[in-house]
Amino acid sequence: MIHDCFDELPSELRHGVVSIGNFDGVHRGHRRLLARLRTRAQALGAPAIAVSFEPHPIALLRPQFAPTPLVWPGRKAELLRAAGADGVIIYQADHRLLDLEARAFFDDIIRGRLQAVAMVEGPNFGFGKGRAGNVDTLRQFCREATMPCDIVGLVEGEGEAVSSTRIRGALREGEIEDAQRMLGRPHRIRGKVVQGDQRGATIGFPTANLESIPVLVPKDGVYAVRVHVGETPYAGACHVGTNPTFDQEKRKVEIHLLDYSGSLYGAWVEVDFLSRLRGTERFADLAALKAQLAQDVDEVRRRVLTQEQEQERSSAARRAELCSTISEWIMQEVEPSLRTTGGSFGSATLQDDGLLQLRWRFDRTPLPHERQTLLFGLEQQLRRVFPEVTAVTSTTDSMVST
Ligand SMILES: Cc1cc2nc3c(=O)[nH]c(=O)nc-3n(C[C@H](O)[C@H](O)[C@H](O)COP(=O)(O)O)c2cc1C
Ligand SMILES: Nc1ncnc2c1ncn2[C@@H]1O[C@H](COP(=O)(O)OP(=O)(O)OP(=O)(O)O)[C@@H](O)[C@H]1O
Repeated sequence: MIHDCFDELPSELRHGVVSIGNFDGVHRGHRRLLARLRTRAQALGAPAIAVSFEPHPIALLRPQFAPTPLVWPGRKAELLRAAGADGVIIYQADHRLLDLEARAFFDDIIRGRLQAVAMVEGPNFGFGKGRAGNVDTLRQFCREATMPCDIVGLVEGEGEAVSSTRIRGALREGEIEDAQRMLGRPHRIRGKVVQGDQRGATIGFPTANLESIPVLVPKDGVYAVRVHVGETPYAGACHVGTNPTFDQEKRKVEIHLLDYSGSLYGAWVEVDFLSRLRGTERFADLAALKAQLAQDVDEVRRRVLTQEQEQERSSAARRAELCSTISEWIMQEVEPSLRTTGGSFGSATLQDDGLLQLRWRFDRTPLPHERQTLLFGLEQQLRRVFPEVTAVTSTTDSMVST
């Protein structure tokens, strides 16, 4: 459920485990937080609620520094839900909210409106006027209110915390792959196809010109992209920038879709930036431009193919990440009671079809009902908490000395 204010919150969005943040981009750091939000919510039998702001509070406080967002609000909500939130509140920030001191923010919003039962944040969380409240303040307020407060570890990339600010910086520099590593997926823009100068078709490379783009467009240059037209993806060569060859100063975003024929005027398309080919150049004549465009298209074909192979590899990495979250959950939720019966958790592996294989160690032969609990009780719980898990197998290794 998505809700856009704190007034009259429906009951599904109250009494939840809450995470608050801008969540711009819903990057890998945010997703670790949301995974914890979900496990904590599940343990407490409460909904997992993500609260975000639109526009970014800086847009109200210091508009000249307002960052261009990485995602549009609808996509942010979609990504937050896919990462584990049952409910998403996208609050239209106003001065009244931003003027609340940390104490008042906690009392009025977190306890008052949201009626939160627990909080989950990252170590660099800030709240209240001027971000005066930090995780220590939050921990203290939660302790006083006897509610759990989980602070997850920072997700880092190249030795530095992944953050929305860093991702914006990478995109502005054209470092598409760096942005993709931090996001855990390609950067996506959306825009409406409008009429260009109609020159593209005459040189054999028709282009869809995009306008009304609500998110950050990477640095000027040429990129291999994937264009989503409705449900169908197409490989594309995207040019961002002016047309110096034709002495045109207007900065445009135009895409030549490979293997596509037909009109796109008026359609909204979504575009994933996969990799950067080169900067914009001034060509001596039309023939030189056409020759370069043909090379660009060949290069796009090659790179899109490579990207698809890499995607296969990165889905293996995502599975490994999920597997470590599951292991953490088992250690927290199952291991303590298992220890009293002489058992302990061994390892977990997750296959691409969602089959989770668990290994347990027992210092004696487990009793039938203990096996039963491990196999069935836990399987049901795991499938509820981690919907990616479709089935569970358990192997018990008995360390019995004979
Ligand atoms: C993949 C690609 C790369 C491009 N690279 C350049 C470039 O380096 N320099 C340039 O002046 N124009 C470049 N263009 C822009 C073309 O000049 C432009 O597509 C053409 O002028 C058609 O414009 P129109 O869509 O407004 O009709 C590129 C276009 C595409 C699709
Ligand atoms: N790399 C990270 N690892 C874990 N948690 C993170 C990470 N980055 C942010 N968080 C947490 O996610 C929540 C929302 O963070 P928010 O989106 O405001 O920060 P951010 O991504 O660092 O953005 P910005 O660069 O704009 O500060 C906070 O609790 C924050 O501590």
